[in-house]
Amino acid sequence: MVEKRKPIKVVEAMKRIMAFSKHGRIEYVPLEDSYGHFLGQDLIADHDVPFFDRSPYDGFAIRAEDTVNANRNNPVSFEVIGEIGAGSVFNEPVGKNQAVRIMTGAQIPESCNAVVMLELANEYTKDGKPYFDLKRKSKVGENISFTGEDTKKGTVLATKGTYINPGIVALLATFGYKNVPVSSKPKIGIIATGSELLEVDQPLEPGKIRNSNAYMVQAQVKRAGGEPIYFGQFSDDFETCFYQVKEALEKVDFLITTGGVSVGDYDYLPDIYEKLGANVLFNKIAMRPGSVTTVAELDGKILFGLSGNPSACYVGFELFTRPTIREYLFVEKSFLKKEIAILGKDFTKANPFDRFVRGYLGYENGRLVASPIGLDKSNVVSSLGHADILIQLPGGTRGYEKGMEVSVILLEDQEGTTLDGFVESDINTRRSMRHV
Ligand SMILES: Nc1nc2c(c(=O)[nH]1)N[C@H]1C(S)=C(S)[C@@H](COP(=O)(O)OP(=O)(O)OC[C@H]3O[C@@H](n4cnc5c(N)ncnc54)[C@H](O)[C@@H]3O)O[C@H]1N2
Ligand code: MOO
Repeated sequence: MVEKRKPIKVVEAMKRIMAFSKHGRIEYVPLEDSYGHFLGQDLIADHDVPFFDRSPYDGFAIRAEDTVNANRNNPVSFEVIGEIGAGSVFNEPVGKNQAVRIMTGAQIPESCNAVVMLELANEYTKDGKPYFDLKRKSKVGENISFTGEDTKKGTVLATKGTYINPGIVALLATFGYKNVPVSSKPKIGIIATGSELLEVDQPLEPGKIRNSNAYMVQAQVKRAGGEPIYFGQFSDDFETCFYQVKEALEKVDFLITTGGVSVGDYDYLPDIYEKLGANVLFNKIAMRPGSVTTVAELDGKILFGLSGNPSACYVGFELFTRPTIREYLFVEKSFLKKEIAILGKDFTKANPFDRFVRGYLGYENGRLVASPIGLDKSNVVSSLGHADILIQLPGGTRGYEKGMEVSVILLEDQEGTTLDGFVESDINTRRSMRHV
C-alpha cells in the first residue's frame, strides 16, 4: 500500500524552503560583462553628478544681470570673447556685456550665471569681432544644469541584490566601476530521470519521448540568474540515480531533479532522499500543476524534486526554485511580481487545489486581461512557449467565469508590440489626457 501524501498549502511550501535559503559571495566581473548579474553591494554616489555646472544647450554663457533692460524693442548686445567645447574649461573673467560661446555639456565659466540658446541670439560681426543681440531677459540659473542636480554625492543609487540592467550599467560606468562587485551565481545541478527519455537528437520510437525538461530547466535557471550544471539524463534505476544525485550534490549549491517523484513503481526520488538521510520538507502541495513537487534538504543544500510532467516542472521551478536563486543573489523581492487582471475566458475545470494556469496578458477597455492558453494539463508542452503569466486560481471552487478578477504572476519574457500597436497606445494616451 502506498502511503497517502498530505498536501500542504503553496505558501507553507514556500516558507519551508525559504527557511533553508542562503546567500552567495561577492565577486568582481568586468563592467562590460556585468549586465544580467546582481549587485553584490550597494551602489553609492561618491561624487555629485554633474560634477560641475554645465550647459544643456549650444549657445552663449552670459551674466544674467546684463539683460535686465532687454526686450523686443531694446536688444542688448554682447561681445563674444571666447569659446568652450565640451571637455574644456574657460578660466578668464567674463565682463559686462561679454559672452562666451558654449557647447552642450561644457562647463559654465566662473563669472557666468545663465546660458542663451543659440537660436535666440542674432549673431553679427563688427570690426572683425563676433557679437550677438538678445531681445529678452535671462534669469539667473537659466539653462544651467547645476552640480549635483542629477545625483548628490552620498545617494544610494541601487541596493545590493539589484538586477543589473542597462540603466544600472550606465550608473556603474558613471561612478567609475571598471570591475563590478556582483553576487556569485548559485550553481544549480540538473538531473533528468526516466527510462522513456531520448536525447534530443535521437529519432523517436514507440514509448519514448525527447527530454525537454532538462533544457527547459537550464533556461529557467539562467533566466532566474543561476548557473545551470547539467549532469545528464538517467534511466529509472535506483542505484544509478542514487549515485548521480549523491555525486552531483557535492558539486552544486542546489540540485534539481525532474521526474520520479510520484507514486509509480519506478518513482525512486523519495527512496533516494531517504537513503541520503535528507530532511524531506514536503512531498505534496495543494496545487496544480506540480502537486507532486517534493523538496528535501541535506547539509544546507536544497534538493528540488520537480515533476516529470513539463508544465508541472515549469510551474514548480518558477514558484519554488526561482525565489531560492533570487534569494541567493540578495534580491529583496525574490518572488515573481503579481498583478490583478480580468479573466479573459471561462475556466470551467473544478479547482480542488490552487491552480496556476499558463496564460497571456492583454489590455482591453482599460483593464488587464488574463487569458488561459491551450490545453491546461500538466503533461502538455505546447502552452509553455507563449505563456507570459501564470493565472492563479485559488482552490475550492467549481471553476471561474470570464470577467472575474484574478491574480496573475508575471513571468519575465513579456511580448512586445508591432509598430501599429505602438502608435495606437500613444494615441490612447493623448485621448485620455484630454479627459483630465
Ligand atoms: N496514481 C497516481 N499517479 C500519479 C499521481 C498520483 O498522485 N497518483 N500524480 C500524477 C501527477 S499530478 C503528476 S504531475 C505525475 C508526476 O510524475 P513524476 O513527477 O513522478 O514524473 P514521471 O512519472 O517520471 O513523468 C511524468 C510524465 O512526464 C514525462 N517526463 C518525464 N521526464 C521528462 C522530461 N525530462 N522531459 C519531458 N517529459 C518528461 C514522462 O514521460 C511522463 O509522461 O504523476 C501523476 N501520476
Ligand atoms: O503534479 Mo501534477 O502536475 O499536479 O498534475
